[in-house]
Amino acid sequence: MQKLFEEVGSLDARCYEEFFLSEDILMEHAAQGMASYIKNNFSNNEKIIIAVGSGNNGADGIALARLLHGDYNVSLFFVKEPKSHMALLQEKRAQAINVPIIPKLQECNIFVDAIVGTGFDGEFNEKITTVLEKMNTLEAFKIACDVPSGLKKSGECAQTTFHADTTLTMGALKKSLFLDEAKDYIGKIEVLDLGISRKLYETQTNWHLLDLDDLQLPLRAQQNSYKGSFGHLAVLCGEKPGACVMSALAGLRFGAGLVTLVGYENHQMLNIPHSLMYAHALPSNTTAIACGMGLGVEFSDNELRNFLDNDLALIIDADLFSMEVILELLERKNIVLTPHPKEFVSLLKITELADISVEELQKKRFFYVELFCKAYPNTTLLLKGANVIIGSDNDFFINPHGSSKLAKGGSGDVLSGLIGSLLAQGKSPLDATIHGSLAHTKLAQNYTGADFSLTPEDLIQGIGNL
Ligand SMILES: NC(=O)C1=CN([C@@H]2O[C@H](COP(=O)(O)OP(=O)(O)OC[C@H]3O[C@@H](n4cnc5c(N)ncnc54)[C@H](O)[C@@H]3O)[C@@H](O)[C@H]2O)[C@@H](O)CC1
Ligand SMILES: [K+]
Repeated sequence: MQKLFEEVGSLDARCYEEFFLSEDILMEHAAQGMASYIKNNFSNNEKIIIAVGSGNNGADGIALARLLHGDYNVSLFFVKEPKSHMALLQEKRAQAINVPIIPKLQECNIFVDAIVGTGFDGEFNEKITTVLEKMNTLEAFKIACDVPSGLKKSGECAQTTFHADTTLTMGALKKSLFLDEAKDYIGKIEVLDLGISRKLYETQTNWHLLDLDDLQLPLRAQQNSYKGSFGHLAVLCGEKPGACVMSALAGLRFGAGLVTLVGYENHQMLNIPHSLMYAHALPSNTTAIACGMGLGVEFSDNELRNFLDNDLALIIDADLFSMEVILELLERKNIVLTPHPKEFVSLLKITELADISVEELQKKRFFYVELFCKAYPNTTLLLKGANVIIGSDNDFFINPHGSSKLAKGGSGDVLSGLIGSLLAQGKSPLDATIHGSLAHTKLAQNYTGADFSLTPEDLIQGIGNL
């Protein structure tokens, strides 16, 4: 798990004031970190071009050129003339050792984007946009200095944004790198130290980035056990039973001792897999309920109230987000909500927290997750997306390990089953959500077929090899 920060300006300021480090020292380490990355990964006959802008991001780039010059064939390309105090100083140092400057872009093996970093806002003018478009077509290995140029503090991206293969980011991870919109631009991310260890540079934060290594599987340490030892998941089965069957099968595979579909249908008609049970009422030993997937209009609000009139752990998805009964369910403890953006917009509206479009939500995902969790601190929220956000009370986590492989009907039903299974096995709502989500993304990563071909059945099948 790694810490995430809204901004790092205050962390830099702490280095100056509390650790007596200067801006020059911090920048030298930033540049040195980038130089080490290049030296560790590329041989010294590679041709390197560093495109620089007028602020301190550009200054980082000029310092990098100075560090590589002599060992590598490196040139600077000034997209804007140096303006900040540090950029002017770095320019003087680079000039003193005759670092080559090129007047326009050329092909190269390694390209470093140091046009703008955390100081960027608004949009680029036409001239810079044209340069960026050309940069994006280069065949070189592309490195972004700190953040890809065009990525804003909010995580939104300029119309033309640099497409990095790797982003070498300074000091600590910024939240903005993990807004869904940024996912196609950042490439792989590495954090560079700025003159003190990252642990000392970082301060307290309530936002964290999940690593796949954080995944805890529901392994069975206790041998003296029976099926009831591992909980009983009840999946409410509505109009589209396929969704519930996938959820239930995922729950069974992920360790729940018993899984029952609960609904009004004659189960003979449903042709459900033999490993699942079917009942018209909640089994008395139910330990968790999954509800909402494929629900359709099968149950009235009142009928749902009957099923949910208990204090069992509950995971809610899909159709339930637009039903009135949701307002009562939000008062429960032990509840997990897993909406996709459209469903979350509907939830925000029903709860009268906000009336926004999906586009607005996507631009401010962090903000709206915080808003919801503040209003409903007893719930655990998982907002689906390219980068999943999980929030509970004042703790927030981003799972960036998902991929477009998961963009398929039924993926979400499997996720509900995984989380429901962990709830049934006694995990807390937050732990069940974190580990269910990590398992879900790891299943997609483990899948070796073509990225367009992953099905919910493949996910379920992969659970045994997690
Ligand atoms: N402050 C520090 O201690 C450190 C800063 N570092 C670097 O400094 C960067 C931040 O530097 P700055 O605050 O100078 O900001 P940037 O260099 O990221 O951006 C500011 C520059 O971008 C230009 N700019 C802003 N919006 C623009 C737009 N729409 N179109 C064209 N140009 C635009 C401004 O005119 C200004 O010259 C970080 O991203 C990082 O790379 C690192 O060296 C680490 C240490
Ligand atoms: K940059």
